Amino acid sequence: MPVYRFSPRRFIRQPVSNHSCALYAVLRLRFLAPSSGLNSIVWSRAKGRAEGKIKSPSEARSLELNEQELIAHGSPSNEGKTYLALNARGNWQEGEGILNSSSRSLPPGSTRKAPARLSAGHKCSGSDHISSFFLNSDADPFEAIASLPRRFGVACGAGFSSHRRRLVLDDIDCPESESRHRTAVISPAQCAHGHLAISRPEGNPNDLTNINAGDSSLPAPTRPGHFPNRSNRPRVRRAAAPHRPPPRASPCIPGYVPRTATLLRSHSDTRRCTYTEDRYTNHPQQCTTPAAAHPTGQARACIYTRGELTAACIISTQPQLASELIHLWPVWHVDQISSRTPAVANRASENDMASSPLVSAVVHLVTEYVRASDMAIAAAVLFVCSAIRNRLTTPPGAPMMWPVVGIIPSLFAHLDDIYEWGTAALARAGGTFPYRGTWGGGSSGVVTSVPANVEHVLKTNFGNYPKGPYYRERFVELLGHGIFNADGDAWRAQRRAATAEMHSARFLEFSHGTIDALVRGKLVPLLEKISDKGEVVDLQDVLLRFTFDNICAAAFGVDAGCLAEGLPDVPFARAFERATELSLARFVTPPFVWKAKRLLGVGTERELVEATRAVRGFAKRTVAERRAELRKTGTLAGRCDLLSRLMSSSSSSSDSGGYSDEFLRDFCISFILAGRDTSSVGLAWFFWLLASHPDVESRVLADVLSSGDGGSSSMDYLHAALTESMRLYPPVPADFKEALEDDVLPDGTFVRARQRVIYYAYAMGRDKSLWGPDCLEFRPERWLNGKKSGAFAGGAESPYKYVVFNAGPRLCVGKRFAYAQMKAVAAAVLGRFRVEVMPGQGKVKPKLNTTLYMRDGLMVRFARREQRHEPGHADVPAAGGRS
Ligand code: HEM
Repeated sequence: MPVYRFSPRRFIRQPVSNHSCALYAVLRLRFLAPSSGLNSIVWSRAKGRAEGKIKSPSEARSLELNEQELIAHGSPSNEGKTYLALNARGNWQEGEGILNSSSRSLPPGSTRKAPARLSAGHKCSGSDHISSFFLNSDADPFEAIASLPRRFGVACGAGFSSHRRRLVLDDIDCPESESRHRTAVISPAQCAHGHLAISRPEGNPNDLTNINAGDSSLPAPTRPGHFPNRSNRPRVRRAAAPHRPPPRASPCIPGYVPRTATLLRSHSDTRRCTYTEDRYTNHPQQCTTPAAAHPTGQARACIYTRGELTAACIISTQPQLASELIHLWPVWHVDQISSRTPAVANRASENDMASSPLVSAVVHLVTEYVRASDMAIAAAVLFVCSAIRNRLTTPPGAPMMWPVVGIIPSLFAHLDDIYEWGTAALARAGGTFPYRGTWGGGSSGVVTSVPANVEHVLKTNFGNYPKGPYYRERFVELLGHGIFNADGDAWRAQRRAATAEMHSARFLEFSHGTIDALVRGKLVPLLEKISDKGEVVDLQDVLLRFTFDNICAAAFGVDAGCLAEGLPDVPFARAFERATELSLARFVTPPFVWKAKRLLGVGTERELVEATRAVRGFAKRTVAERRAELRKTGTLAGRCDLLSRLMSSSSSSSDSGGYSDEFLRDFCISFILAGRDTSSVGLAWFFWLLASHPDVESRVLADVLSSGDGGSSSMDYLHAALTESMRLYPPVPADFKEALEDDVLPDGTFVRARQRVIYYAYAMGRDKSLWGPDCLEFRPERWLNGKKSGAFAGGAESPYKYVVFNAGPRLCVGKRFAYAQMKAVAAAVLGRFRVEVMPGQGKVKPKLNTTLYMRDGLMVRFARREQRHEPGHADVPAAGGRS
């Protein structure tokens, strides 16, 4: 028995693999194959004629036939080739459309209108079984099966795609001839114009040679219309089912390998059919649900459902039996059988569930509309359109915005040098370019390095550019509603409190004290030990520990203990770092991913919850303890840290209820986040630059040594060197604000509401137009006022050109504090040690982060200076009054 596998997509895939070029394959399939490679007869309903080319190895002929001729025509070159058609009454009529030497005349009553349906019949070598047929869009496959002539013993292998209007039966495994046959295609273009084509692929001329409807060995139908036609046959309706006897189930017939193409019918009203591939093999358990069997047991009918489709097939080794079964069990019973057969009924109900509009739309889309070639074409078109649009709408030199993934591929391609790449792209694009993240990622906006734009965002139109919900929702677990994460009144209240406290003489004195104590009491002794042992350490790590301890002391008045003997692992510091990292990871993760993870409490989101719990737990305990101390002693006068200052100021304020514990917690955590790594990272780059600029180092050293009054000297050159170092390596390399409403930037760039404006401090510091042709040089002198014998003149620079500390109303509150820290550490270290950057580290590279960490740290050795330079008197110089 012939075995069929019906898989149109294989027809597509094959050339793809052959040519390994999807686009080429698509073009070839779509445009070349039908015209150059197929034999076809096309019936035009409009013209009432059939036209076509018959190609055979020996001859190529064009034919123009009317129906009569089409049916009666004999072509020696096509001898033995048979095409079958359904007649106008809907019956399959043997001898219709025959193109063979026998030139059969029209059967009686065959003067008809154009055939409503055509079919192509093929048979395997040596067999007289018609193995496949095709239907046009009007054909109801179930009716068609029922109307098959008796001698078409096996009625399997039909398919129809309503969308493409193309029928393909591919790869018939024929056990009798042990060959594979490729069969016909009805090309979409022809069908779309109301034509039906019967065709076959070129290259397999032998496929059809044995088809011969006029084969005398086949029993001829007794009379036309021998099989039930539309008028005398029951319609395919559920209502008709009760007249029919219930089908008898039978086990699968052993020996069958029903890898059949099957007829399918949609449950929906559109009489849409599609194909499926029956994967059921010889295994009885996997057999399709038996729906009916011939009394002899030698033929059976099966139905099964898949998705919204019901499939039916009739299988028999003996055509006669199969044909009889067709009449015993008309296919219109399928619906009824489905409801009576439990297995099928269950599947049907599953299908009902699955056939929600969305699911069925997806199923429909995938099965009917999506092909590899379509995808290839779509991708190619999308790409080309996107490239054109990109070129038309973005400044020349701006990075490519890819379809779907936006700027992401470009970012990935430049992960290693992302800051340099961004700088170059901005320079090429004239200072501003638009960007877009992945679809569904919600990130889009513009990147700019134009000071006028920055000023507009940070000051002129400040009200339109808050931190925004995009930022807030990513940091809310860690920061709550702290100053760093707040907008509007909440931000204003904290800003007022922070400015008042941090700029108070008392806090300044306290902070200098804590810095000095930390430098002299912990940092210097630690470095001395390291130096004595000749150890190599990661300077960036040491500095991070320093600033973490320092900011904890300033904000909470507690010693975090990071610089303690042996550089221990401090859980609070570790948790803080982890919580920051994981919150930042949300910026580069599609929201639906991290939100789903958060909902389920899995992966990084679970880690984030644990880390923030540790951080917030620490803050909560500290605030509670301080509150208890205040209650107990009635005053916190002895303490000058921010927490104590805020707590006592609010408790003494009569008109306000004071700051809540939550406010205080959020406030302090924000401060730690803001100040824990920025200064240390700035210092690390500074030391690295000094190592390669000995002239600057000696001038800094001279400045430190000359500051000999223990505090009044401002150490202008050191101040300028630090400023210059942060110009080239800004600790916060880029920052952004989110537009509330549509806006136009001063350079004419349009910003849509909810888009972000990223201002790129890293690129701005390296912009020739802002800093001159030597912008890449480390030259602290550019910050000094020559006329005033080297005094720091940085204040003359526009803060919107040097946005290292932000600018406008949200200028960094800790700027003075940061300079104080940095200058104290730089002076103390440089006064005592030569910092030798270890060779072999390669190029020190920045890490992709919101803070410009060195990716692999900075490995150094400390060598004591031969003549120890103690700056000033006994004190480490205090930071001068520059800001
Ligand atoms: C070299 C060191 C530092 C640099 C480069 C720096 C830079 C910045 C930048 C760029 C911002 C704006 C952030 C934004 O709005 O998104 C900022 C804000 C802030 N910084 Fe700093 N910072 C440094 C050190 C510090 C220190 C040590 C502290 C704390 C003592 C601190 C406290 C703050 C606070 C509280 C804000 C929020 C201000 C607001 O939103 O109103 N910063 N800083």
